[in-house]
Amino acid sequence: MENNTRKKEVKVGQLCQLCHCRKAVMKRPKNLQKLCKECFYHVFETEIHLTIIKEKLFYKGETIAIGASGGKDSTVLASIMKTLNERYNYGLNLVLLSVDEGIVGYRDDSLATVKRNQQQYQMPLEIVSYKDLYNWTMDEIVSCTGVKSSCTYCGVLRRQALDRGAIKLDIHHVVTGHNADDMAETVLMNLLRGDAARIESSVNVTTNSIGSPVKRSKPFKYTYQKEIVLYAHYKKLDYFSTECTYAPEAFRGTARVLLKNLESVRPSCIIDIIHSGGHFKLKPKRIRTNTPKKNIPQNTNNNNKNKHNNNNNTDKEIEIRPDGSVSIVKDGNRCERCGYLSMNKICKACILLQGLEANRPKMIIGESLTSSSDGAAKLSKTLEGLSF
Ligand SMILES: Nc1ncnc2c1ncn2[C@@H]1O[C@H](COP(=O)(O)OP(=O)(O)OP(=O)(O)O)[C@@H](O)[C@H]1O
Repeated sequence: MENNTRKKEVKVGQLCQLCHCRKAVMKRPKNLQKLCKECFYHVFETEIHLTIIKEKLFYKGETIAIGASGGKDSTVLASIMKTLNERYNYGLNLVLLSVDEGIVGYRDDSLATVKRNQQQYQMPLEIVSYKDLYNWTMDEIVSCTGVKSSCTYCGVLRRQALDRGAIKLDIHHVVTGHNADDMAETVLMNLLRGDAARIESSVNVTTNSIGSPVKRSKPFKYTYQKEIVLYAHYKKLDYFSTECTYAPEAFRGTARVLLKNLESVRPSCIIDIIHSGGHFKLKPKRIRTNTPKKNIPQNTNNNNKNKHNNNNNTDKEIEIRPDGSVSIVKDGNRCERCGYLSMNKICKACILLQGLEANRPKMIIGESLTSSSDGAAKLSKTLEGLSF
């Protein structure tokens, strides 16, 4: 009996440093605090709630689309949004929104996870596909362009696809599972590339493409990747863990490794990098423009959300880009090709698609050379000689 009691005793050093009564089962990645499961859930969920409140992300009655890829980040996001919405009575209507990029053996499997999540969280689900929107799947695009530029295409097309999906549902706010690590990586990438103009905006918790009625928020701005994985693991959430078939953007991969090394020496560096990014200010730049002097905006700070009414024409606005350049934006501008909202004559997605269309005939020749259509890898080998 005495022996049994002794076995169950927990040394003080092994106790949770928050509740001081339960056994610690983990060292919290963010600050190395020893915690029990219950206290970890509590701090993890509360920090996200505080971000939502401090940043005033939502209003009561708002409908929010959760960008759901089936991966760990967006699965935890869906679970947390449901938990916090109920616990703190946010009054939100939550909808899952998925983009099917058309990547055989990857996205089809992860979408199966999202469909299960739909049942588990009892949320409506909308799926929009590249094939329907653009008449291209990502597999076809990679066949045409090669793997190297796949992230560039996918990023532009997915961004617009999420917007279009939201608009289809009459939703004006999308939340994504981008986390603190993603943000710190982006700051590092921009810093290492000398892209100073993008540093500040890369840590914005809410962003808005110019001309788009849909805003995007990142409730996980301060949430560490490792903690998301731990939360998903302890809560036994149903998520899809395979990496995209097309390797992540090479330079982001380098920034990721660098960040992981820094994190192992100093865990707070992820938050510190985000903090530094948010306080990074460029020197005001002199604006070179042909616009008559009286229309040049006086405020030259680098906030890309800044818009100024042009005195001469009320349906036009001057927008100052983060790099200090100025463009005239017409209200409700639409892409001449697809009709989607765009600040340019042709939207970014259409510029990419036009290039692809020009290459389609070559691709069809390539397809006839291969006996199988199972994904891009095979086809891209056949087409290696065809540059675009
Ligand atoms: N196909 C998709 N459909 C809907 N939302 C997506 C899709 N892909 C990415 N997102 C959104 O963008 C966020 C960041 O995507 P990213 O490609 O960086 O994947 P990730 O960091 O592996 O996230 P996850 O673990 O959620 O897949 C995701 O958390 C999700 O909210």
